[in-house]
Amino acid sequence: MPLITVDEATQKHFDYIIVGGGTSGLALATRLSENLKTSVLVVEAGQGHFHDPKVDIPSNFGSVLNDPKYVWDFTTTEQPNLNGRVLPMPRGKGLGGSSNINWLVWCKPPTADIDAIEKLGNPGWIGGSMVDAYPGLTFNPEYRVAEGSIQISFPPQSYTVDKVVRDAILQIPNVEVIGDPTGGDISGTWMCSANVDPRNRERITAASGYLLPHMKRENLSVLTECSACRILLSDPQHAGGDLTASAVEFIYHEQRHVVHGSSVVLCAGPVKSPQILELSGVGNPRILSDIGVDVKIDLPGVGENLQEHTFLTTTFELRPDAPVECFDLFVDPDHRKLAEETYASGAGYRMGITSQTFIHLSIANPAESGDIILRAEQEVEALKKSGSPPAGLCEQYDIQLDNLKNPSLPDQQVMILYGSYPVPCPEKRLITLFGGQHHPFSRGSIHAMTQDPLRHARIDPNHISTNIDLELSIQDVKLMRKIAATEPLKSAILQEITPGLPACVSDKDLREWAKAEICAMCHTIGTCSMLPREKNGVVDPYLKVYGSSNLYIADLLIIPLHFAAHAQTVAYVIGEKAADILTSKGQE
Ligand SMILES: Cc1cc2nc3c(=O)[nH]c(=O)nc-3n(C[C@H](O)[C@H](O)[C@H](O)COP(=O)(O)OP(=O)(O)OC[C@H]3O[C@@H](n4cnc5c(N)ncnc54)[C@H](O)[C@@H]3O)c2cc1C
Repeated sequence: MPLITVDEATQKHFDYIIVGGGTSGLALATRLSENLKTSVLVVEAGQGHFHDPKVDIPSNFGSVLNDPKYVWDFTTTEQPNLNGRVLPMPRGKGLGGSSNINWLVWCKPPTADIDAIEKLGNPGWIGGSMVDAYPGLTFNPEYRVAEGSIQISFPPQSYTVDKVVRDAILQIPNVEVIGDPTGGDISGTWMCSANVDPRNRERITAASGYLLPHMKRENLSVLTECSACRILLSDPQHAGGDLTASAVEFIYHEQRHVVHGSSVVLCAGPVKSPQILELSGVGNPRILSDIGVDVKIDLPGVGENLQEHTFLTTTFELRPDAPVECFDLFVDPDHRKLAEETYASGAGYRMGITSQTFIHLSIANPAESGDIILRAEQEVEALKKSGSPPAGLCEQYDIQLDNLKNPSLPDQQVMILYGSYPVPCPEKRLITLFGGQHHPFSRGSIHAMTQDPLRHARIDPNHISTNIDLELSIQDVKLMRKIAATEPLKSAILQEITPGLPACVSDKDLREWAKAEICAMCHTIGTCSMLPREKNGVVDPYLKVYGSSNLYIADLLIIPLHFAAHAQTVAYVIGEKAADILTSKGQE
């Protein structure tokens, strides 16, 4: 049983201390501890959540989002370009992290997006093979069951309305059905695969997929309810070269403790990881000085380059005779009972999001795409001339502009939710279309505000701080409206509820509505980017923090440029790849 006490942990010395037992952290811990001579400690702030129906039953997704037992209650700063709104930023807390609370959508990013990571100075992060290199993360039509991996399956039933929406989408020229969205090509419309175990229809998380099958490994230790505060680094005055991480300080039941290790890997997610680095003296000297922390490693990229997927929703009321089984019915006790009985019988129950469409702007809106791309180029050119973009950002923008012109790389996503969002409305028959943006030009930041590790950092995603991001967002609304106005969906719809016709028609109306409605998808990346140091990088392609000899970062926040896919697959791949990197390093 890897769960150990604080007293046991503080008396030992570990080969690796992994801070954060979430999606990447548990994949990494499990892989590293395959070598029984390697001792691994995971330090996780939350609880275990083993065999918890709130996590395991897929259709419970969304139900714990306000429960601090499962979720960090992060919020953003007031967002000036979204009418000063403060947005919630939930993240999973406890073993499994965000894999416990996510919406179970499983897909693989397009190859071009992953290639862009390599182009930015990261040899070895090769696109096409990135996910395929890890068979435990690849969909297998025969549902091969491999110990210690994530099982992926398609939902047991699709919704009747799925076909209606899909048939409408397929009327758009050049949109095709994709049979296997895990194959690396997600440009088209597809039935959504999910991290649901086909044997028992339970959600597979980083905890149940990676950790639980290895609970007897004696070299794998896990501390829960221990919140890491900082990493203890050698003194720069005496180090002479790269600094050495020797220990992690954490809080358990209001007391501070220290655990020692030969290497430390940060996997505490995009919000907490930069905060822990700053409290350890790693970051921008100006920011560290503001909070009274001595500089150990001068790394201005810490907490910067934040990128996030944003989305807008449009809701439509269906005709009384239209086919729809909606989530809102879950508030009806009889429907809920029937759903639970169906689930308990082993027949499964609809797990959540079933249909997805990813398409390029030129397919969604051929009439306007050329002009929009031109305006994007002009905006980037003006930014370059202003001299204000931080080091390395223009290179990212150039890749983004190239990608915006690549019709095989999707920028827009439409996802269907059967019901009203975010508040249920069971008395009406509603469907909500989600329109998502995948390649934002806006960049934000996350920084510690005080030396108190338990006080949340200042989270400023700086959403929609470029005109092009607002423009692309309203293109999502136009696409969703186009789908709704196409047969056979058109005949099923009684009226548009949001944005609402005829009040919101012009681009000007849509921009104002978007500012009041845009939300974030919880796919934050970039806050400790894997980039060359002079381009605001924090880690090198071997995941090592610049200026350190044994401090690593291995979760989503190392990804320097956003990709068109939901994020969990990449988080798992980072954990797996980090294990490969650290293991081969050990063999050198
Ligand atoms: C509501 C929601 C819905 C989502 N839906 C989808 C989806 O449908 N499909 C998809 O692909 N992706 C989805 N995602 C995104 C995806 O789940 C995450 O991007 C991914 O799981 C993040 O993995 P991670 O390892 O970077 O972080 P996490 O899994 O969040 O792990 C970070 C871990 O670190 C721990 N931690 C934090 N601070 C400390 C500290 N100081 N000390 C110790 N431990 C600490 C946390 O408690 C957590 O366990 C969703 C995310 C959310 C939040």
